[in-house]
Amino acid sequence: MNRLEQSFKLLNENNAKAFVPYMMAGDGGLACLVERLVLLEKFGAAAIEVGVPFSDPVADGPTIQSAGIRALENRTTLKGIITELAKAREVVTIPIILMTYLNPIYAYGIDDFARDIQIAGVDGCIIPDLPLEEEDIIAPQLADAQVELIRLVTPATPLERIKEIAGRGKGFLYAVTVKGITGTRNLFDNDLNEFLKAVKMLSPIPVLAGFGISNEDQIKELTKNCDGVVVGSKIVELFEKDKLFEMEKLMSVFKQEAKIV
Ligand SMILES: O=P(O)(O)OC[C@@H](O)[C@@H](O)c1c[nH]c2ccccc12
Repeated sequence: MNRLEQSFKLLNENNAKAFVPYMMAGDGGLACLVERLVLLEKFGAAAIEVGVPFSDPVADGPTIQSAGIRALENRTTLKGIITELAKAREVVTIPIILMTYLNPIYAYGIDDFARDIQIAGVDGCIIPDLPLEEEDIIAPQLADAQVELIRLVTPATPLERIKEIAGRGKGFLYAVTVKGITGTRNLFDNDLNEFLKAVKMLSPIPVLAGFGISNEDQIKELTKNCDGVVVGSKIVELFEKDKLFEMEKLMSVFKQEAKIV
């Protein structure tokens, strides 16, 4: 069993939900990446999604776009990130998921990428611009490297396709909550709960909701119908403003529930 499967098994046994923060590698300098990962684990992350900065982040809203620009200005490279993640593996025990668009992988070399992230102890990979029909260019290499390809579905994905996508993965299924880009939102569509219920029913693997989530109320509401959340833009913003106390509080949303019981 790999690290991702183990983590979800443990959460399940404890009837707990997953809080998965996203952070942009190289924002604040690559030198603080390991330190930030350690902090996120300490704050209760079930896993961490690490973003690779890219010049054309088509799925990202302003907060993550800006973080990506800052990281690129800091001369962050995919190679540099993988080197830091290998160091992180010595001190971080939770799963690490790398989120990158396909182009940086392609430039790096697909075989080299799969091998190097395996050696660095990366557990999963999110490639948002890789459609199901094209995944054969990298899925076999990732499978050989025992890195889970984390696939996404959105409210625009037909049910049949959700079933097909969910059936392929082993780590978790990423249910995108909006028809749009990343970034905090105050309101979600009324039929979001129905969408999450449907995804949950169709998916043999855990389902995490992500996009637009930034506060406790949203997290509690959404996790009634799924196994956890991914929070990106809010975490990126709190790191940038150095509001670590607020971050710890947000990330303890599930712990507080445990205390009441
Ligand atoms: O920032 P948000 O709205 O909280 O959304 C999560 C998100 O940041 C993270 O999972 C992510 C960042 N960039 C992405 C691109 C595609 C899919 C997912 C992502």
